[in-house]
Amino acid sequence: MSPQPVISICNLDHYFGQGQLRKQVLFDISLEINAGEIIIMTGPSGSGKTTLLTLVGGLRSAQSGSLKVLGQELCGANPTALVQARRHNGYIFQAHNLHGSLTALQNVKMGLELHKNISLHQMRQRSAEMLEQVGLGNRINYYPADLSGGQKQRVAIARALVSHPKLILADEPTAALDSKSGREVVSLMQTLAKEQGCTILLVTHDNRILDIADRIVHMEDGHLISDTAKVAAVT
Ligand SMILES: Nc1ncnc2c1ncn2[C@@H]1O[C@H](COP(=O)(O)OP(=O)(O)OP(=O)(O)O)[C@@H](O)[C@H]1O
Repeated sequence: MSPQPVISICNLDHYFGQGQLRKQVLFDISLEINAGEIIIMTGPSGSGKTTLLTLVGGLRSAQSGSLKVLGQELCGANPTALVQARRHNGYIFQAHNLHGSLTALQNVKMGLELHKNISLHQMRQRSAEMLEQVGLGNRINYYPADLSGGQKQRVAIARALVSHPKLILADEPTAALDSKSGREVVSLMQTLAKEQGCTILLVTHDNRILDIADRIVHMEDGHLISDTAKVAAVT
């Protein structure tokens, strides 16, 4: 049986602006991503990577073509359906977006707060375990200001993964990090996602992390121009 795609995009176009200012930024995008795959999206600035990522994440509404995420059509979906769709995803951004007034543990716990069937005690326990898994078991009560850039990004990863989402969307997760921390952060994402069977769609300009991908999708001027599977290294 062939695997069910987690993301299925067919002939997707996207426009910004209205009337004379209307500008097409995505052109006829078609792409299928299967469960458990790590896909890296590359391309020059302005080529449409973030726009595509935000459409897949239900952060803006898709206008034309078809975009199915976890079997749900997001093209033409109403705002309530988009809010619902966002709950299935974990998000990791360049600026980790942690709340400065909350500890690492409280930040991670926020990743569970939409999941009403979990008790407060379980939330605390799962968040602490997740921080342990990202190597911050001894920092759970630290505030973001007292953590390094790499540690903050690891808290953001813990927050994204604590609810075991089927899909992780990451936009330039290493951009604010030095090369060693960047590498550690993506290796950690890779290990945890493989453990959880989660799919990752990651946008990056960072060529040093391309090897964690199962496939690399390249965008230029709003077009998807190549989709390359990683060739297994010959030993
Ligand atoms: N909210 C918006 N309103 C109008 N135009 C936008 C908006 N967001 C993006 N664009 C335009 O859409 C095009 C694609 O932008 P996008 O941010 O998706 O590119 P990108 O490949 O992610 O770039 P970068 O690597 O610099 O982040 C660009 O021409 C950009 O100017």
